[in-house]
Amino acid sequence: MKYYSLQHNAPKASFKEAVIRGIAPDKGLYFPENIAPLEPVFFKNIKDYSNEEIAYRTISQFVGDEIDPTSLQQIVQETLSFDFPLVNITENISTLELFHGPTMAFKDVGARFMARCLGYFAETSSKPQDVTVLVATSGDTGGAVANGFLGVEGVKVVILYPSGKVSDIQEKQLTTLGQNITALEVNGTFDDCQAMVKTAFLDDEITSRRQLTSANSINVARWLPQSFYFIFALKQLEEISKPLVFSVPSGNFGNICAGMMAYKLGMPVHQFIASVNQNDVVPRYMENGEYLPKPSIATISNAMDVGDPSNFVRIRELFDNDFDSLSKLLTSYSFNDTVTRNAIKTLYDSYKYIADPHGAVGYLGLVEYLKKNKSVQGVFLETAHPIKFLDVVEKAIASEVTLPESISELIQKKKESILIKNYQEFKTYMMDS
Ligand SMILES: Cc1ncc(COP(=O)(O)O)c(C=O)c1O
Ligand SMILES: N[C@@H](CCOP(=O)(O)O)C(=O)O
Repeated sequence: MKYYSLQHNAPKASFKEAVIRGIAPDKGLYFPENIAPLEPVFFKNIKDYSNEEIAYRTISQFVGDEIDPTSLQQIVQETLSFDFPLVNITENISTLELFHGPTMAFKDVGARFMARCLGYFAETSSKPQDVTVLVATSGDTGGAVANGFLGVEGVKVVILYPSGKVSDIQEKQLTTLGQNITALEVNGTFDDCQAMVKTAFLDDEITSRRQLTSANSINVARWLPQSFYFIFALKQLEEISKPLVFSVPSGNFGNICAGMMAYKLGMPVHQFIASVNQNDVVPRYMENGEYLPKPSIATISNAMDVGDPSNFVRIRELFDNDFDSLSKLLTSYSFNDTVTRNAIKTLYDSYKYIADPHGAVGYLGLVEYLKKNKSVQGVFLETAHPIKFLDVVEKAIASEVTLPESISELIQKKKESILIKNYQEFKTYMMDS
Protein backbone atom coordinates (compact mmCIF):
# COMPACT_ATOMS: atom_id res chain seq x y z
CA MET A 1 0.00 0.00 0.00
CA LYS A 2 1.25 3.46 -0.86
CA TYR A 3 0.31 6.63 1.00
CA TYR A 4 0.18 10.11 -0.51
CA SER A 5 0.47 13.44 1.24
CA LEU A 6 -2.68 15.52 1.54
CA GLN A 7 -0.53 18.55 0.68
CA HIS A 8 0.24 16.80 -2.64
CA ASN A 9 3.83 18.02 -2.63
CA ALA A 10 5.82 15.02 -1.43
CA PRO A 11 6.71 11.59 -2.81
CA LYS A 12 4.42 8.68 -2.03
CA ALA A 13 5.43 6.56 0.94
CA SER A 14 5.14 2.90 1.91
CA PHE A 15 3.37 1.98 5.17
CA LYS A 16 6.75 1.62 6.86
CA GLU A 17 7.96 5.00 5.61
CA ALA A 18 4.69 6.69 6.59
CA VAL A 19 4.88 5.22 10.11
CA ILE A 20 8.52 6.12 10.61
CA ARG A 21 8.10 9.67 9.27
CA GLY A 22 4.73 10.31 10.91
CA ILE A 23 4.04 13.26 8.64
CA ALA A 24 5.03 13.84 4.99
CA PRO A 25 7.99 16.14 4.19
CA ASP A 26 5.56 18.80 2.90
CA LYS A 27 3.80 18.75 6.34
CA GLY A 28 0.79 16.92 4.84
CA LEU A 29 -0.97 13.99 6.50
CA TYR A 30 -0.52 10.64 4.79
CA PHE A 31 -3.59 9.04 3.22
CA PRO A 32 -3.92 5.53 1.69
CA GLU A 33 -3.88 5.43 -2.09
CA ASN A 34 -6.62 2.76 -2.29
CA ILE A 35 -9.40 1.70 0.04
CA ALA A 36 -10.74 -1.70 -1.02
CA PRO A 37 -14.08 -2.53 0.66
CA LEU A 38 -14.22 -5.86 2.50
CA GLU A 39 -16.74 -8.45 1.31
CA PRO A 40 -20.32 -7.69 2.46
CA VAL A 41 -20.57 -11.24 3.86
CA PHE A 42 -17.83 -10.37 6.37
CA PHE A 43 -20.05 -7.70 7.93
CA LYS A 44 -23.15 -9.90 7.60
CA ASN A 45 -21.47 -12.70 9.58
CA ILE A 46 -19.53 -10.41 11.88
CA LYS A 47 -20.64 -12.26 15.03
CA ASP A 48 -18.64 -15.32 13.86
CA TYR A 49 -15.33 -13.46 14.04
CA SER A 50 -13.06 -12.82 17.02
CA ASN A 51 -11.86 -9.26 17.67
CA GLU A 52 -8.39 -10.27 16.49
CA GLU A 53 -9.76 -11.64 13.20
CA ILE A 54 -11.80 -8.47 12.64
CA ALA A 55 -8.77 -6.27 13.32
CA TYR A 56 -6.46 -8.31 11.12
CA ARG A 57 -8.86 -8.17 8.16
CA THR A 58 -9.43 -4.45 8.68
CA ILE A 59 -5.76 -3.46 8.83
CA SER A 60 -4.02 -5.90 6.49
CA GLN A 61 -4.58 -4.00 3.22
CA PHE A 62 -3.13 -0.84 4.81
CA VAL A 63 0.02 -2.65 5.95
CA GLY A 64 0.45 -4.65 2.73
CA ASP A 65 3.48 -6.92 2.72
CA GLU A 66 5.54 -4.68 4.95
CA ILE A 67 4.84 -6.75 8.04
CA ASP A 68 4.60 -10.51 7.54
CA PRO A 69 1.17 -12.03 8.31
CA THR A 70 2.28 -13.94 11.42
CA SER A 71 3.91 -10.87 12.96
CA LEU A 72 0.90 -8.70 12.07
CA GLN A 73 -1.43 -11.21 13.73
CA GLN A 74 0.74 -11.10 16.84
CA ILE A 75 0.81 -7.28 16.85
CA VAL A 76 -2.99 -7.22 16.61
CA GLN A 77 -3.38 -9.80 19.36
CA GLU A 78 -1.08 -7.96 21.77
CA THR A 79 -2.74 -4.63 20.94
CA LEU A 80 -6.21 -5.91 21.81
CA SER A 81 -5.55 -7.66 25.11
CA PHE A 82 -8.54 -6.03 26.88
CA ASP A 83 -12.32 -5.74 26.53
CA PHE A 84 -14.51 -3.42 24.44
CA PRO A 85 -17.96 -3.96 25.97
CA LEU A 86 -21.13 -2.47 24.52
CA VAL A 87 -23.35 -1.49 27.46
CA ASN A 88 -27.07 -0.87 27.04
CA ILE A 89 -28.38 2.40 28.48
CA THR A 90 -31.92 2.48 27.01
CA GLU A 91 -33.70 0.48 24.33
CA ASN A 92 -32.03 2.39 21.51
CA ILE A 93 -28.95 3.86 23.21
CA SER A 94 -25.83 1.90 24.09
CA THR A 95 -22.30 2.94 24.91
CA LEU A 96 -19.13 1.36 23.61
CA GLU A 97 -16.67 1.46 26.52
CA LEU A 98 -13.17 2.09 25.24
CA PHE A 99 -11.46 2.58 28.59
CA HIS A 100 -10.52 -0.94 29.62
CA GLY A 101 -6.90 -0.66 28.44
CA PRO A 102 -3.87 0.22 30.58
CA THR A 103 -4.31 4.02 30.54
CA MET A 104 -8.11 3.95 30.57
CA ALA A 105 -8.67 5.79 27.29
CA PHE A 106 -9.39 4.75 23.71
CA LYS A 107 -5.90 5.87 22.73
CA ASP A 108 -4.45 2.64 24.10
CA VAL A 109 -5.45 0.81 20.91
CA GLY A 110 -3.61 3.09 18.48
CA ALA A 111 -0.63 3.65 20.80
CA ARG A 112 -0.08 -0.08 21.38
CA PHE A 113 -0.45 -0.89 17.69
CA MET A 114 1.95 1.84 16.61
CA ALA A 115 4.57 0.97 19.26
CA ARG A 116 4.58 -2.64 18.06
CA CYS A 117 4.84 -1.65 14.39
CA LEU A 118 7.86 0.55 15.16
CA GLY A 119 9.35 -2.28 17.26
CA TYR A 120 8.90 -4.66 14.30
CA PHE A 121 10.55 -2.23 11.86
CA ALA A 122 13.50 -1.72 14.26
CA GLU A 123 13.98 -5.48 14.74
CA THR A 124 13.84 -6.27 11.05
CA SER A 125 15.99 -3.36 9.90
CA SER A 126 19.59 -3.96 8.87
CA LYS A 127 20.51 -0.46 10.11
CA PRO A 128 18.27 0.30 13.11
CA GLN A 129 18.27 4.00 13.99
CA ASP A 130 17.19 5.59 17.27
CA VAL A 131 13.83 7.32 16.88
CA THR A 132 12.36 10.26 18.81
CA VAL A 133 8.59 10.00 19.07
CA LEU A 134 6.97 13.43 19.41
CA VAL A 135 3.47 13.69 20.86
CA ALA A 136 1.20 16.65 21.50
CA THR A 137 -1.51 15.85 24.00
CA SER A 138 -4.59 17.52 25.38
CA GLY A 139 -4.79 14.81 28.00
CA ASP A 140 -4.99 11.17 26.95
CA THR A 141 -2.68 10.57 24.00
CA GLY A 142 0.38 11.42 26.13
CA GLY A 143 -0.36 8.80 28.79
CA ALA A 144 -1.26 6.10 26.26
CA VAL A 145 1.86 6.70 24.17
CA ALA A 146 4.09 6.87 27.27
CA ASN A 147 2.67 3.56 28.46
CA GLY A 148 2.85 1.94 25.01
CA PHE A 149 6.49 2.95 24.40
CA LEU A 150 7.89 2.70 27.95
CA GLY A 151 11.27 0.98 27.95
CA VAL A 152 11.23 0.34 24.18
CA GLU A 153 14.85 0.06 23.07
CA GLY A 154 15.98 2.75 20.61
CA VAL A 155 12.91 4.98 21.16
CA LYS A 156 12.78 8.29 23.06
CA VAL A 157 9.34 9.78 23.67
CA VAL A 158 8.88 13.54 24.08
CA ILE A 159 5.38 14.60 25.16
CA LEU A 160 4.17 18.21 24.92
CA TYR A 161 1.15 19.07 27.04
CA PRO A 162 -0.60 22.36 27.86
CA SER A 163 0.22 23.43 31.42
CA GLY A 164 -2.80 23.47 33.74
CA LYS A 165 -5.17 22.17 31.06
CA VAL A 166 -5.14 18.40 31.67
CA SER A 167 -6.70 16.53 34.60
CA ASP A 168 -4.53 15.55 37.61
CA ILE A 169 -4.62 11.86 36.73
CA GLN A 170 -3.85 12.52 33.07
CA GLU A 171 -0.88 14.64 34.12
CA LYS A 172 0.45 11.95 36.46
CA GLN A 173 0.10 9.32 33.71
CA LEU A 174 2.41 11.24 31.44
CA THR A 175 4.89 12.79 33.89
CA THR A 176 5.78 9.95 36.26
CA LEU A 177 7.17 7.14 34.14
CA GLY A 178 10.78 8.30 33.65
CA GLN A 179 13.11 6.04 31.61
CA ASN A 180 12.75 6.94 27.91
CA ILE A 181 9.77 9.27 28.47
CA THR A 182 10.11 13.08 28.90
CA ALA A 183 7.18 15.42 29.50
CA LEU A 184 7.42 19.05 28.34
CA GLU A 185 4.88 21.30 30.05
CA VAL A 186 4.02 24.02 27.56
CA ASN A 187 2.82 27.46 28.49
CA GLY A 188 -0.05 27.46 25.95
CA THR A 189 -2.89 25.38 24.52
CA PHE A 190 -3.04 21.96 22.90
CA ASP A 191 -3.02 23.69 19.49
CA ASP A 192 0.28 25.38 20.42
CA CYS A 193 1.73 21.97 21.34
CA GLN A 194 0.50 20.44 18.08
CA ALA A 195 1.89 23.36 16.06
CA MET A 196 5.33 22.99 17.74
CA VAL A 197 5.39 19.30 16.86
CA LYS A 198 4.50 20.00 13.22
CA THR A 199 7.12 22.78 13.02
CA ALA A 200 9.81 20.48 14.41
CA PHE A 201 9.26 18.12 11.47
CA LEU A 202 10.15 20.97 9.10
CA ASP A 203 13.13 22.15 11.13
CA ASP A 204 16.25 20.90 9.35
CA GLU A 205 18.48 21.54 12.35
CA ILE A 206 16.35 19.20 14.47
CA THR A 207 15.70 16.58 11.78
CA SER A 208 19.37 16.39 10.82
CA ARG A 209 20.14 15.58 14.45
CA ARG A 210 17.32 13.17 15.28
CA GLN A 211 15.01 10.80 13.39
CA LEU A 212 11.57 12.11 14.33
CA THR A 213 8.17 10.48 14.17
CA SER A 214 4.79 11.47 15.54
CA ALA A 215 2.55 9.32 17.72
CA ASN A 216 -0.50 11.53 17.34
CA SER A 217 -3.31 10.30 15.14
CA ILE A 218 -1.61 12.12 12.26
CA ASN A 219 0.50 8.93 12.16
CA VAL A 220 -1.31 6.28 10.10
CA ALA A 221 -0.36 3.55 12.61
CA ARG A 222 -2.13 5.50 15.39
CA TRP A 223 -5.12 6.50 13.28
CA LEU A 224 -6.14 3.39 11.31
CA PRO A 225 -6.40 0.81 14.17
CA GLN A 226 -9.03 3.07 15.75
CA SER A 227 -11.47 1.69 13.17
CA PHE A 228 -11.35 -1.79 14.80
CA TYR A 229 -13.70 -1.11 17.67
CA PHE A 230 -16.46 0.47 15.58
CA ILE A 231 -16.74 -3.02 14.06
CA PHE A 232 -16.54 -4.63 17.52
CA ALA A 233 -19.66 -2.57 18.37
CA LEU A 234 -21.50 -3.91 15.32
CA LYS A 235 -20.63 -7.44 16.41
CA GLN A 236 -22.16 -6.91 19.85
CA LEU A 237 -25.43 -5.28 18.76
CA GLU A 238 -28.55 -7.17 19.79
CA GLU A 239 -30.86 -5.10 17.55
CA ILE A 240 -29.51 -5.27 14.00
CA SER A 241 -32.57 -4.38 11.94
CA LYS A 242 -32.47 -0.64 12.74
CA PRO A 243 -30.04 1.80 11.06
CA LEU A 244 -26.87 2.21 13.12
CA VAL A 245 -25.77 5.64 14.33
CA PHE A 246 -22.47 6.39 16.10
CA SER A 247 -21.95 9.47 18.22
CA VAL A 248 -18.25 10.13 18.67
CA PRO A 249 -16.95 12.71 21.16
CA SER A 250 -14.47 14.53 18.96
CA GLY A 251 -11.47 16.85 19.30
CA ASN A 252 -8.70 16.13 16.82
CA PHE A 253 -11.17 14.02 14.76
CA GLY A 254 -8.90 10.96 14.46
CA ASN A 255 -11.37 8.64 16.15
CA ILE A 256 -14.42 9.54 14.09
CA CYS A 257 -12.30 9.57 10.93
CA ALA A 258 -11.28 5.97 11.71
CA GLY A 259 -14.97 5.08 12.16
CA MET A 260 -15.65 6.60 8.76
CA MET A 261 -12.86 4.46 7.34
CA ALA A 262 -14.72 1.38 8.69
CA TYR A 263 -17.77 2.70 6.80
CA LYS A 264 -15.69 3.04 3.61
CA LEU A 265 -14.60 -0.57 4.12
CA GLY A 266 -18.26 -1.54 3.91
CA MET A 267 -19.50 -1.44 7.50
CA PRO A 268 -23.20 -0.56 7.48
CA VAL A 269 -23.53 2.79 9.28
CA HIS A 270 -26.45 5.18 8.75
CA GLN A 271 -24.95 8.28 10.37
CA PHE A 272 -21.93 9.56 12.31
CA ILE A 273 -22.39 12.33 14.82
CA ALA A 274 -19.35 14.40 15.71
CA SER A 275 -20.21 15.55 19.22
CA VAL A 276 -17.99 18.39 20.38
CA ASN A 277 -17.67 20.76 23.32
CA GLN A 278 -17.51 24.52 22.82
CA ASN A 279 -14.68 24.07 20.35
CA ASP A 280 -17.13 24.08 17.49
CA VAL A 281 -15.17 24.51 14.24
CA VAL A 282 -16.76 21.40 12.70
CA PRO A 283 -20.46 22.00 13.59
CA ARG A 284 -20.03 25.48 12.12
CA TYR A 285 -18.48 24.04 8.98
CA MET A 286 -21.36 21.55 8.63
CA GLU A 287 -23.77 24.47 8.93
CA ASN A 288 -22.22 26.91 6.47
CA GLY A 289 -19.45 25.08 4.58
CA GLU A 290 -16.77 27.43 5.95
CA TYR A 291 -13.86 25.80 7.75
CA LEU A 292 -12.50 28.38 10.17
CA PRO A 293 -10.05 27.10 12.82
CA LYS A 294 -9.94 29.26 15.94
CA PRO A 295 -8.04 29.31 19.24
CA SER A 296 -9.22 26.53 21.56
CA ILE A 297 -11.39 27.18 24.60
CA ALA A 298 -10.77 25.31 27.89
CA THR A 299 -13.67 23.03 28.89
CA ILE A 300 -14.36 20.15 31.31
CA SER A 301 -13.94 17.69 28.42
CA ASN A 302 -10.36 18.93 28.12
CA ALA A 303 -9.04 16.23 25.80
CA MET A 304 -11.35 17.64 23.11
CA ASP A 305 -10.15 21.24 23.46
CA VAL A 306 -8.89 21.49 19.91
CA GLY A 307 -9.40 24.56 17.74
CA ASP A 308 -7.84 23.20 14.54
CA PRO A 309 -8.54 19.45 14.31
CA SER A 310 -5.73 17.72 12.41
CA ASN A 311 -7.79 14.92 10.92
CA PHE A 312 -10.64 16.88 9.42
CA VAL A 313 -8.65 17.11 6.19
CA ARG A 314 -8.69 13.28 6.07
CA ILE A 315 -12.46 13.21 6.57
CA ARG A 316 -12.91 15.55 3.63
CA GLU A 317 -10.59 13.41 1.52
CA LEU A 318 -12.61 10.28 2.35
CA PHE A 319 -15.53 12.04 0.62
CA ASP A 320 -13.45 13.44 -2.26
CA ASN A 321 -13.76 16.90 -0.71
CA ASP A 322 -17.42 16.92 -1.65
CA PHE A 323 -19.43 18.74 1.03
CA ASP A 324 -22.77 17.27 -0.07
CA SER A 325 -21.71 13.63 0.19
CA LEU A 326 -20.02 14.29 3.53
CA SER A 327 -23.11 15.99 4.94
CA LYS A 328 -25.24 12.94 4.10
CA LEU A 329 -23.20 10.88 6.58
CA LEU A 330 -22.00 13.43 9.14
CA THR A 331 -23.95 15.55 11.61
CA SER A 332 -22.22 17.64 14.25
CA TYR A 333 -23.43 19.24 17.49
CA SER A 334 -21.69 21.34 20.13
CA PHE A 335 -22.48 21.38 23.89
CA ASN A 336 -21.33 23.63 26.70
CA ASP A 337 -20.06 22.54 30.12
CA THR A 338 -23.33 23.15 31.96
CA VAL A 339 -25.25 20.86 29.64
CA THR A 340 -22.42 18.31 29.85
CA ARG A 341 -22.52 18.30 33.67
CA ASN A 342 -26.30 17.82 33.53
CA ALA A 343 -25.86 14.88 31.15
CA ILE A 344 -23.44 13.19 33.59
CA LYS A 345 -26.05 13.69 36.31
CA THR A 346 -28.93 12.37 34.16
CA LEU A 347 -27.01 9.28 33.11
CA TYR A 348 -26.28 8.55 36.77
CA ASP A 349 -29.68 9.43 38.26
CA SER A 350 -31.77 7.74 35.56
CA TYR A 351 -29.61 4.79 34.47
CA LYS A 352 -26.96 4.39 37.20
CA TYR A 353 -24.31 4.89 34.53
CA ILE A 354 -21.23 6.94 35.41
CA ALA A 355 -19.97 8.74 32.32
CA ASP A 356 -16.87 10.88 31.92
CA PRO A 357 -17.28 14.40 30.46
CA HIS A 358 -16.23 13.28 26.95
CA GLY A 359 -18.64 10.32 26.89
CA ALA A 360 -21.33 12.67 28.19
CA VAL A 361 -20.81 14.95 25.17
CA GLY A 362 -21.18 11.85 22.99
CA TYR A 363 -24.40 10.93 24.79
CA LEU A 364 -25.78 14.45 24.28
CA GLY A 365 -25.08 14.31 20.55
CA LEU A 366 -26.95 11.06 20.25
CA VAL A 367 -29.94 12.30 22.27
CA GLU A 368 -30.11 15.40 20.06
CA TYR A 369 -30.08 13.29 16.90
CA LEU A 370 -32.71 10.88 18.26
CA LYS A 371 -35.15 13.77 18.75
CA LYS A 372 -35.70 13.83 14.98
CA ASN A 373 -34.70 10.27 14.05
CA LYS A 374 -36.52 7.90 16.35
CA SER A 375 -36.16 4.47 14.78
CA VAL A 376 -32.39 4.11 14.77
CA GLN A 377 -29.98 2.21 17.01
CA GLY A 378 -27.55 4.63 18.64
CA VAL A 379 -24.11 3.97 20.07
CA PHE A 380 -22.07 6.67 21.79
CA LEU A 381 -18.39 6.08 22.45
CA GLU A 382 -17.25 6.29 26.07
CA THR A 383 -13.68 7.33 25.34
CA ALA A 384 -12.16 7.53 28.83
CA HIS A 385 -12.77 6.15 32.31
CA PRO A 386 -14.71 8.61 34.53
CA ILE A 387 -12.07 8.22 37.22
CA LYS A 388 -9.71 10.30 35.07
CA PHE A 389 -11.99 13.31 35.66
CA LEU A 390 -12.78 12.69 39.31
CA ASP A 391 -13.47 16.29 40.39
CA VAL A 392 -15.96 16.97 37.61
CA VAL A 393 -17.69 13.60 37.84
CA GLU A 394 -18.03 13.46 41.64
CA LYS A 395 -19.50 16.97 41.72
CA ALA A 396 -21.95 16.20 38.91
CA ILE A 397 -23.27 12.96 40.43
CA ALA A 398 -23.01 14.27 44.03
CA SER A 399 -21.43 11.00 45.06
CA GLU A 400 -17.93 9.59 45.63
CA VAL A 401 -16.29 7.31 43.07
CA THR A 402 -14.05 4.55 44.43
CA LEU A 403 -10.49 4.80 43.17
CA PRO A 404 -8.91 1.65 41.77
CA GLU A 405 -5.66 0.78 43.61
CA SER A 406 -3.53 1.51 40.53
CA ILE A 407 -4.86 5.09 40.45
CA SER A 408 -4.31 5.67 44.19
CA GLU A 409 -0.68 4.61 43.66
CA LEU A 410 -0.33 6.85 40.60
CA ILE A 411 -1.59 9.90 42.49
CA GLN A 412 1.20 9.47 45.08
CA LYS A 413 3.91 9.60 42.42
CA LYS A 414 6.01 12.71 41.83
CA LYS A 415 5.45 14.70 38.66
CA GLU A 416 8.59 15.33 36.55
CA SER A 417 8.23 17.85 33.73
CA ILE A 418 10.26 20.53 31.94
CA LEU A 419 8.61 23.93 31.46
CA ILE A 420 8.63 25.25 27.89
CA LYS A 421 7.59 28.82 27.03
CA ASN A 422 7.98 28.88 23.25
CA TYR A 423 9.25 27.04 20.16
CA GLN A 424 12.83 28.24 20.72
CA GLU A 425 12.95 26.60 24.16
CA PHE A 426 11.47 23.41 22.71
CA LYS A 427 14.10 23.46 19.96
CA THR A 428 16.91 23.98 22.47
CA TYR A 429 15.66 20.93 24.36
CA MET A 430 15.52 18.87 21.14
CA MET A 431 19.05 19.93 20.12
CA ASP A 432 20.73 19.52 23.50
CA SER A 433 19.14 16.45 25.08
C1 LIG B 1 -11.34 11.02 26.32
C2 LIG B 1 -11.26 11.56 24.94
N1 LIG B 1 -12.39 11.68 24.24
C3 LIG B 1 -12.39 12.17 23.00
C4 LIG B 1 -11.23 12.61 22.41
C5 LIG B 1 -11.31 13.15 21.03
O1 LIG B 1 -10.81 12.22 20.11
P1 LIG B 1 -10.26 12.70 18.71
O2 LIG B 1 -9.12 13.61 18.99
O3 LIG B 1 -9.82 11.44 18.02
O4 LIG B 1 -11.38 13.38 18.04
C6 LIG B 1 -10.03 12.51 23.11
C7 LIG B 1 -8.74 12.92 22.54
O5 LIG B 1 -8.39 12.74 21.46
C8 LIG B 1 -10.04 11.93 24.39
O6 LIG B 1 -8.92 11.77 25.08
N1 LIG C 1 -7.40 14.44 22.60
C1 LIG C 1 -6.06 14.13 22.31
C2 LIG C 1 -5.44 15.14 21.42
C3 LIG C 1 -4.53 14.48 20.44
O1 LIG C 1 -5.26 13.61 19.66
P1 LIG C 1 -4.62 12.51 18.75
O2 LIG C 1 -5.61 11.40 18.68
O3 LIG C 1 -4.38 13.17 17.46
O4 LIG C 1 -3.32 12.05 19.32
C4 LIG C 1 -5.31 13.85 23.61
O5 LIG C 1 -5.94 13.39 24.53
O6 LIG C 1 -4.13 14.10 23.72
